[in-house]
Amino acid sequence: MEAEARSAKPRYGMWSNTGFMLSIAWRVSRNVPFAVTAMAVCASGAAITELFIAPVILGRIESHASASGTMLAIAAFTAVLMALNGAHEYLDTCKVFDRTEVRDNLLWSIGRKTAGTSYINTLDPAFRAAERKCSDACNSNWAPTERFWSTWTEILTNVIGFAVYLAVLSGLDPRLIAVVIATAAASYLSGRRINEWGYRHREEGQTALKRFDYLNDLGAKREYAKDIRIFGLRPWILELRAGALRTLAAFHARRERTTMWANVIDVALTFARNGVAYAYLIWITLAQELSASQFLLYFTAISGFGMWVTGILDQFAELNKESLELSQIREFLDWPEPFAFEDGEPLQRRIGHAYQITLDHVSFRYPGAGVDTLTDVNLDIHAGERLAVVGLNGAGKTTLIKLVCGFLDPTAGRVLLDGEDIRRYDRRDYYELFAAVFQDFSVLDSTIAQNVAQRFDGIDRERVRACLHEAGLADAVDALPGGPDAHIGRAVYEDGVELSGGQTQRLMLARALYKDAPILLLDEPTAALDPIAENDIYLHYNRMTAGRTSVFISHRLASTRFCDRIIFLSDGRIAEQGTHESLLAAGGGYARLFAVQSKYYRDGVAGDTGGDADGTDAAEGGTL
Ligand SMILES: Nc1ncnc2c1ncn2[C@@H]1O[C@H](COP(=O)(O)OP(=O)(O)OP(=O)(O)O)[C@@H](O)[C@H]1O
Repeated sequence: MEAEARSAKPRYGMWSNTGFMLSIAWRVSRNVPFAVTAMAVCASGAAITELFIAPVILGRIESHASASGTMLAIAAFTAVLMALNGAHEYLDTCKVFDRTEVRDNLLWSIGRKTAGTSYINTLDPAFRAAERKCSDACNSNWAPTERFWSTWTEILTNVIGFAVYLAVLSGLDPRLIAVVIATAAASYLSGRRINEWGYRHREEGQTALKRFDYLNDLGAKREYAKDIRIFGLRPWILELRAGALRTLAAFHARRERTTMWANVIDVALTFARNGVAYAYLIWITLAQELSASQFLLYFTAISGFGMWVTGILDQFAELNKESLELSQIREFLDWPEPFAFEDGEPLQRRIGHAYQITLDHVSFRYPGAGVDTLTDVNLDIHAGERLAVVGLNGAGKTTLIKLVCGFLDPTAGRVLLDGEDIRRYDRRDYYELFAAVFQDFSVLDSTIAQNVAQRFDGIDRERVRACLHEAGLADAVDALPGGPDAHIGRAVYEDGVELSGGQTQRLMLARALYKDAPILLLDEPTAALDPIAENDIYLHYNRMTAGRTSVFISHRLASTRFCDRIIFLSDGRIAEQGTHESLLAAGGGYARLFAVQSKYYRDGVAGDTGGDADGTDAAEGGTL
């Protein structure tokens, strides 16, 4: 709804957006407005020169002027035309990069907004849709944010041409000029209906195209290759693709039908305009005995005059469309930030300080959801405590972690850092207190060392090595050509290494350790690890978390035993809390889940591998 409201009523108008673009150009590339004006002068100058060539030459022939003078006039006209067209071409090809810089600047602003916005915005479908539209409006040299300058060139060209032609025609009956303007305006209006149709059905056309492109690309996507083959998805995808193509073709056919009628109207109006104009010209030529050169000048000027009028109207309509896109970009850049950033209180990280975090009557509901994910949660995460969070799928564990680290703000209640509401602080300063391993990874295509240190320069290589070692990845990295300087990922580097799921998870753990933050958040950090690697992490867990506050989510209940406290989430509430032993003794939900997990180990595997009879070996237990 919000997205619709945004596109329906632009907040910024055409003139405001022109000012906005000029201000960016002024900062980034001052040549742009000058090139726009110069190109308009060249283009209109060339058209005006062409208007005069034939009548002037004909006039000289009529008046029996000297042949050499006529040749000189032709040479002069040719030189002027060459100079104007040459200058126009030069500006058009050599100054295009200046315009691209302005567009890049916008793209950069959009990227900065997206990467830095309050995390909750990234969950908002309206925000994501707006971001996509903004990126589309900047994605090529033909995108509206770059075409905008060409449109202004066209407008200025047409305005100059209009003024000069009007001056030429001023000696004729003003009613003729009125007829030319009126028919040109009528042509424009019928053309505008087409544009409006296109604009109104833009989403429909884009959706049909997107669906077709998606299905068209599907077969080539590597991540689908296995499923397509094993499940025999080919006929299904081809059928869907054929359906999408039919929808797209039907949309194009409708558009073409609408366009055809506008073209018919345009031809009829042009025919009427030219008929009236030429009849009038022939009449005054006969009545007032106009010379052939004057007749030719008026004749050419009348045909061209209508073009300038439609040119001005068309280009303003074009500018209006581009302005809508620019308004969307500006509205996106203005998108409200629920979190405080630079406007918040700075938060200095205190070296050696163990922070306490409190959830005070915290409830949280995702935007658009019908029920709360967390309800009235009260929790003190004590300074230096190792807290484990367990619960069934969807119990709200990850949501709890996101509230703790300030990705989400409670819909009711408060999150406190050492007793102070975190909403008062610059949220980016607050993030500095955390290192985390989340369930979804973000590995950049760069070197292993850079991924661990999350920087390009100034990497502490000794620390990278120590963290890789702690995360159990040092041996695998040493075996790679280049070691920590080996590239990972194939999107950028053809020789990039592809890490396995477990190795990537260890890399993420090494990254979290490198940050050396006072609070460590681990959301199922061992889900992709083999049992030996997992056990290794557990053995090192005390060392990893020494001097830090940590929150550890795991589905493997036995793995939480080495935490100081376990909270068991159920239906968005803390149902039970205590140590592993006290929770087992209490015989509640945690104990029941633990019994289910350890059953298979007691009945089989654990017995075979020598696990404890009570099923409390660190490596035991399946996942919930
Ligand atoms: N972005 C979102 N928008 C709407 N609902 C969400 C969103 N993210 C999570 N939820 C819902 O919130 C509930 C809790 O999700 P959460 O990821 O916190 O659970 P979890 O305990 O970590 O689950 P799991 O063990 O599967 O990782 C789920 O019902 C989920 O559908």
